[in-house]
Amino acid sequence: MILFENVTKKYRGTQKPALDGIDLKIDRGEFVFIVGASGSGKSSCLRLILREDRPSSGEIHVAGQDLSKISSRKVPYFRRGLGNVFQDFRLLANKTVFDNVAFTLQVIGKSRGYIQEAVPDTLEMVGLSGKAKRFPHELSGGEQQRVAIARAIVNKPAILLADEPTGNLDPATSLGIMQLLKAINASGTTVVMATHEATFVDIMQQRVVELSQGVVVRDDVEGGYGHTASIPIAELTDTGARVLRTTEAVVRAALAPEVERMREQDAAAAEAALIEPLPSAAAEPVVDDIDDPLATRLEEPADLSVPPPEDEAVPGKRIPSFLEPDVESTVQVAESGGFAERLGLSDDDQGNVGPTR
Ligand SMILES: Nc1ncnc2c1ncn2[C@@H]1O[C@H](COP(=O)(O)OP(=O)(O)OP(=O)(O)O)[C@@H](O)[C@H]1O
Repeated sequence: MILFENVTKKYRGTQKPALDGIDLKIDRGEFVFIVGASGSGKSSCLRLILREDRPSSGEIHVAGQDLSKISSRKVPYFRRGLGNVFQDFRLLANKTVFDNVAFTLQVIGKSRGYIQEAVPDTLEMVGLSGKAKRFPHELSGGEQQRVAIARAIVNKPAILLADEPTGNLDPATSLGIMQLLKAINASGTTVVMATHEATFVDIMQQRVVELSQGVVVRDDVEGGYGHTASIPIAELTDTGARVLRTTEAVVRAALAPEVERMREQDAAAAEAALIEPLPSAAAEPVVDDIDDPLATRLEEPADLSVPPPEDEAVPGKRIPSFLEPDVESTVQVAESGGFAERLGLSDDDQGNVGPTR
């Protein structure tokens, strides 16, 4: 689905390459974290996938296409197969939630009927059904990011790229966004996320690719954040450490209930039925303060270790069927630069806003 072959990116006027001989293969249906210190090359990597930039050398293939062979004119069409989420949301300030999401579909010429069905379904999926008529400044940061995610997935992208999507959000809100990304991935969408959020990366137990000075220094199938973890545990007070452990337990139960279940089964086997089992952490209601319909959907997650077969829905999921990845777009419209093109669309007269809170 994404293939980097000996990719080097050297920016004009710089001594050291931002990316130096990167080999990377990401398969369809994977959830991959790209981690690393500031300046290690994470964003450069995502920009190359999105064809916002070209490598200095090496080859990049995305969704079956050799990016060096896509002409600039065709780039917006290529980007329609990719959803893109940013740290600063980039919503259109003068459009409602509904219109922000519909915008993606309008630009590529989807019918009114399709838009009227697809937008509410997508808003429901991201937990914003009741907020379709609001404007971005009337939403919390987490809600704004949900709108941005809805906009990124309404066009059924095969790949969702997220560059620090939780960078402007508090931990509880970030947790809801991570649950959402996990659910989107469970529907078959390949998710590639650049992040500094050590706690979430450790807990999610997905593939982790770590960059250091433009080189891949680690590629773990079920990794954690590694030595770049940002929480200075040694410096915490006893109370701080207790709070961190409690928070981690809650986050673990929410994001990786299957891991919790395995832990419980192991503990139960060890106890050999001599001791009453403790109540399951995964069975407890978690993060009550997040208005997130996905929290219940994720109680019985799909087996995320097995990518879904091509063109086949994951059984049991409650994600609208139109979200099934489908790179092909038969819609042909005139392209122009600007905001929409940055989103993989086209438009040239729209302003955008970052976080409004
Ligand atoms: N347009 C540019 N021109 C020159 N140098 C650049 C440009 N963009 C990035 N760089 C340099 O390339 C290197 C990698 O940058 P990149 O933004 O990819 O890192 P990052 O891991 O995403 O960092 P952060 O976590 O701080 O966002 C850095 O040294 C950066 O200064």
